Amino acid sequence: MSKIGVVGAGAWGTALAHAWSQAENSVTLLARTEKAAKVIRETGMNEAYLPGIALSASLQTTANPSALSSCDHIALVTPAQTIGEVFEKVSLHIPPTSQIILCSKGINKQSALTPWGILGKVVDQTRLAVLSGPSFASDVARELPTAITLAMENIADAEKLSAELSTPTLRLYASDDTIGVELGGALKNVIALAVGMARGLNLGASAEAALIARGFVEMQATIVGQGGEAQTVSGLSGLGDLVLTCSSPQSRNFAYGQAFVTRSLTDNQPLAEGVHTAQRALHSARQAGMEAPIMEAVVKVLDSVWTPQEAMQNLLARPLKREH
Ligand SMILES: NC(=O)C1=CN([C@@H]2O[C@H](COP(=O)(O)OP(=O)(O)OC[C@H]3O[C@@H](n4cnc5c(N)ncnc54)[C@H](OP(=O)(O)O)[C@@H]3O)[C@@H](O)[C@H]2O)C=CC1
Ligand SMILES: O=C(CO)COP(=O)(O)O
Repeated sequence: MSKIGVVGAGAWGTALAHAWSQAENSVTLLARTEKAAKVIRETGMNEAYLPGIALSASLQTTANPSALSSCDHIALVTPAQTIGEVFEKVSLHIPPTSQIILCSKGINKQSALTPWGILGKVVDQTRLAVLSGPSFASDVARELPTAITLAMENIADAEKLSAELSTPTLRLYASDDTIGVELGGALKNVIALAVGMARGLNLGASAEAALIARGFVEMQATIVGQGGEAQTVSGLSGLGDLVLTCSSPQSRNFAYGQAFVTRSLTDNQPLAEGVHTAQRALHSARQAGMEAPIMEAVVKVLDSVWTPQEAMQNLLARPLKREH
């Protein structure tokens, strides 16, 4: 039995906390406010983020970060743009020997750093792990079969932690490609925005498949250029998550792309990490020597430089070239 602290009581944090708690670990879920923690404690549900799912009876929910002080592992599960400030708030309570599991998928707008880049400046990197792969929170919370990747610098550490955090339905594969795993999760969101826009424009399933395949090429060149491994991009955290996120309006990034085109974005639009990451993703692609026309189209549409229609026309008008 492990003692696990989960920071962030949104959809993904709650789903992971529930799954780990059901697997007989001692789990503390840290909400941002006591009001949110109290609702979860009193109803046994997180209706705001995981409606209709009865949470594990042994899950402890609080807003007091001192509850983290006895945990062996701390999962940080808030949006990528918040990781620095969130860690600062809780760091005093994190035991110096605990492992820190980064679960966010994005790149910081200001610093251009991933969560690993941010935490790696203040924590010994051998304590850090990245958890990423195809996993909708509601699937994990309903204990449907899921397989994702856990990466650490040292593969033996990754194998040990993967075994500890796997459950009968949540299967963790170990990796030592921390860059590849983390960037896969960040970049697939940008491609999912493009595919969602194609859906909004009713371009058809063939166009969506083309965007997924060419988006994969952009992801692979970018990730390899940044020091990740091509094999990782073909795995769960790259191709696996790309396929999941690009094939279902259940994905918030896909849904955002679609709603952008149909002008149905709302004030309460759920988190779409790709919107905040697109510019930095494009920059990383360019650094890696990749033209990345799909990422460029997403950035230009989000910045209102092109309409979604113009973006798709411009993609089609690009000079013909060899596939590889
Ligand atoms: N949902 C999913 O299926 C998956 C999500 N992820 C990744 O996990 C990360 C979190 O996503 P998810 O849980 O879905 O997001 P949600 O929008 O569902 O929840 C975000 C949570 O973070 C909290 N939060 C937001 N800003 C801050 C802040 N500045 N300080 C403290 N807490 C804050 C929110 O608190 P409050 O309610 O008070 O605003 C909320 O509890 C993202 O990077 C996402 O890509 C990864 C895999 C699957
Ligand atoms: O990362 C996810 C699934 O693996 C969740 O995707 P969205 O954030 O687009 O909903």
